[in-house]
Amino acid sequence: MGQIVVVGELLDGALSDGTFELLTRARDIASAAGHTVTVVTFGDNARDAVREVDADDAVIVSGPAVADYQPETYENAVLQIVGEDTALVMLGNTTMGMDLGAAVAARKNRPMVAYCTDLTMDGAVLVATSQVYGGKLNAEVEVPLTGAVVTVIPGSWPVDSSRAGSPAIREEAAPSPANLELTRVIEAESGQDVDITKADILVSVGRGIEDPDNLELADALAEVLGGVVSCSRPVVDAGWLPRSRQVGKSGKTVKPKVYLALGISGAPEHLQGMKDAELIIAVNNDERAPIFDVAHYGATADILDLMPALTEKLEGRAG
Ligand SMILES: Cc1cc2nc3c(=O)[nH]c(=O)nc-3n(C[C@H](O)[C@H](O)[C@H](O)COP(=O)(O)OP(=O)(O)OC[C@H]3O[C@@H](n4cnc5c(N)ncnc54)[C@H](O)[C@@H]3O)c2cc1C
Repeated sequence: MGQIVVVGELLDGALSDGTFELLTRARDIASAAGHTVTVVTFGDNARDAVREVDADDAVIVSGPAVADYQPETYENAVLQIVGEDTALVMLGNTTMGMDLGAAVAARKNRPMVAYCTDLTMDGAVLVATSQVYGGKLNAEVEVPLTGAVVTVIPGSWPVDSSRAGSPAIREEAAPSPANLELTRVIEAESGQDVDITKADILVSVGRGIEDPDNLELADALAEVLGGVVSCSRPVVDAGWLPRSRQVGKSGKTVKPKVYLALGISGAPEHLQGMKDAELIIAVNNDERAPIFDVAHYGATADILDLMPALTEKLEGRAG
């Protein structure tokens, strides 16, 4: 019997949804392959977060050295836990997970599969579906259960909050800080903003919004629809909306009931984050925009005209 190690991430003191996704799939693989599940988390306040997760063991790496993510310190901590009996190491395909996963795989001389969107057991073989070429192709690869590392894109599976357990918790002191001097800490984005992954209706705006002042048109439409405003990356890069609203490869993966893509061209990096929405409605003034290839309904129109007209119409209906 071996162990599957899940590296958990905390967000405002709670495990991230992505960690719960990993734990659910880790348990499925562990049951099929006869392994146990160990979750590893960092920070002094992690005990409450792991108390009832569906894992056999929970290791909390504590101490000031792990208060903020530091590649070498975290890497050494995970390497203390990953042993010869480790069948699989699972991390989120997040900023931290991609960095840490690659380092652990290299140090242990084990294979790594990144950008996974699925992991299934085919008999005794674990098969990973991994996005390549920016999400244009899916590759299916067999993952040896002899210590391979996988990183999974958050949002790939539903979060099953019904699963609970009572893991044996042990604390480990963080290994001595790496011989590096911390010169700058980038503060984690506040979790106070709305969570776009939980919204049923997303009014998503792209560069076609043209000016930050026009965002109020999207806000008004979202309000009357009972939805939330999200966006493509250029809108975030311009500083018009926070990164927490970004959909796509370097943003969030969303699967709302309705995704309204307004003035978004449909670049592969954007599609990666929203192509599995239940209903995609695209509006663009360019009839050849690639977003129309994935949209269930589309209209060629100027969004700056359409948004206020639609809001007015819907307000009239609501009244
Ligand atoms: C490593 C990497 C990661 C990336 N990650 C992401 C990511 O997570 N999310 C993401 O979105 N992008 C991401 N990108 C960027 C991506 O490649 C595209 O550049 C981006 O998605 C384009 O955003 P857009 O569609 O808003 O802008 P554009 O491609 O400029 O499209 C704007 C669209 O608006 C239309 N338009 C303009 N004015 C109007 C109007 N008045 N009415 C109607 N339509 C109008 C235009 O016809 C056009 O189709 C990433 C890129 C890289 C290299």
